[in-house]
Amino acid sequence: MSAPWQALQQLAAEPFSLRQAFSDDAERAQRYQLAACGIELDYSKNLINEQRWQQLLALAKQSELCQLRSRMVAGEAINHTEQRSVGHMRLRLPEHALTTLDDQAVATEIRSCRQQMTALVNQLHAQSYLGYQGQPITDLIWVGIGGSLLGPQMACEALNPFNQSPVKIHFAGNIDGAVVHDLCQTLKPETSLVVVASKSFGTEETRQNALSLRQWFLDHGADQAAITRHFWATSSNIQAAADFGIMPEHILPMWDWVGGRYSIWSAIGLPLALQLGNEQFEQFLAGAHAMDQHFLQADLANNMPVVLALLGIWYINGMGCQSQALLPYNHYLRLLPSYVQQLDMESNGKQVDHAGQPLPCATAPVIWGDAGTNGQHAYHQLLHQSQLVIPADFILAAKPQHALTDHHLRLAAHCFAQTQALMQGKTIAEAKAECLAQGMSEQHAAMLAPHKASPGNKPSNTLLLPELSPFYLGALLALYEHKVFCQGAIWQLNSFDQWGVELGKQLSGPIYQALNGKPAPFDSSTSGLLASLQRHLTSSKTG
Ligand SMILES: O=P(O)(O)OC[C@H]1O[C@](O)(CO)[C@@H](O)[C@@H]1O
Repeated sequence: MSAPWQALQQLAAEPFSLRQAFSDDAERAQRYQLAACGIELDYSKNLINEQRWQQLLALAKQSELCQLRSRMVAGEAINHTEQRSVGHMRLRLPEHALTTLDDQAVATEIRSCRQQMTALVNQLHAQSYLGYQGQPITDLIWVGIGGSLLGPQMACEALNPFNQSPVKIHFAGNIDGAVVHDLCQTLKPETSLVVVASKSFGTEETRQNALSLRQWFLDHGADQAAITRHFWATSSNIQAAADFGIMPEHILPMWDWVGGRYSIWSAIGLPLALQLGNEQFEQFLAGAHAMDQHFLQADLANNMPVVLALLGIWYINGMGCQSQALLPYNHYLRLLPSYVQQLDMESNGKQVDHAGQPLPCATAPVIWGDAGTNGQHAYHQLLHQSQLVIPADFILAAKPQHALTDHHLRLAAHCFAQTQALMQGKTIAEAKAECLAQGMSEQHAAMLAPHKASPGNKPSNTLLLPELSPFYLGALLALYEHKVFCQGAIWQLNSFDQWGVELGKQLSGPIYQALNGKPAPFDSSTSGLLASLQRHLTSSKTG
């Protein structure tokens, strides 16, 4: 392991008490806080002091982060294993900045895609898009998976209070037939529009769901012209979408310079644009653009994505932490952990560096979490008292999107109390004194105190958004995107490919064939599982 990583581990081995650090330094919170695009980050409850922090900053300065960022902006093929540039930031450029893009052909394509999206949203809002039986479209079925689904699904949930759409939006991702089955039970083909979202247009789950939905139309008497009217696509594989039967005017573009997990800013954001209306969707893009500007311009020490990235590196590489909790104290943000899971784990869960050499250290954390306060009554017990150190990001929107003020104040109190409890913990002496104050006997208090004590010294960040609006959601998502970029740059890996997901896809082919009567030699576990499955399927047919 090289010197900077060893230095981190040596520093991390030195004793450090967060409780002590706060009592020694009345200015600690001010020292470790930052604001960008209206979002405030309090990172004072992390296991850092000036020495640790300066070491982390030195790591960022010595790394290729700044060069890689410039190469990304310049449109170089930094995703070198796929020979692709990484251009998702272009998708949120405002019109006046699009005119200054070096590549004006790209600017024209982005503009034209926005115009197509705007026109479709307007038609659907005006209820002037009529189905094959002359009725307005009431439901949109978005078919896609991974980066072609998680973003719009999460963002539609997050911004539900801004919903202006007369059209209800449904998502079909999983190949589990239950998804399409349930949709077909409740919707009507004559008032449903299907958008097949797949950058490659080759993803099995998406094709299968799209084929079943097409069959549903046919089963309800729709002819080819009707299907053409009701099916749209968003893809970079125009030919495959056309071969599926989608007419060119109904294919919104995607580009190979936008990775799936970075694509919500493209036509993959159509469900969100439909839900919000075009103006509010522009605000969503504007928030992300504002965070881009911060990321590109702020110096490293005051750069929020860099700060989050370095803290993550401290825990993964300095302290050997394997997971990271993402805890939005906001019901509408409950799908954010799943979204960031793909963003972070598919980007940086890698084994080799740019040159194909084994990485010297662990990379991406296991991201998990759910909306607070639910987690407090489930897994927070482990956060507080287990020996594991799990850094957590707490996210709170200052203003609620509802009028139940007392609920909101209680929610905020719990959010802050959790970070405080994790930080300061409770000593055995404090726990015992509490028990005695409640009237327990000395013996009972002494027995109970170790169970009630909490070690504290558990790290967290708190991100405070003014409100959960389209602008701040855009900024928040861009913040996490750039954090992932910075970590990948420091680890010197390619954050923009995902070869690891291919093997499982390859192996499913022969297994599927075997289930269809073409047996092949497998390992004994797979053969056994296949035999059991066949037995169940046969008995349910006969039984
Ligand atoms: O948009 P597509 O090409 O259907 O891909 C869907 C998802 O599948 C993946 O390739 C992984 O399987 C993701 O990276 C991507 O977001």
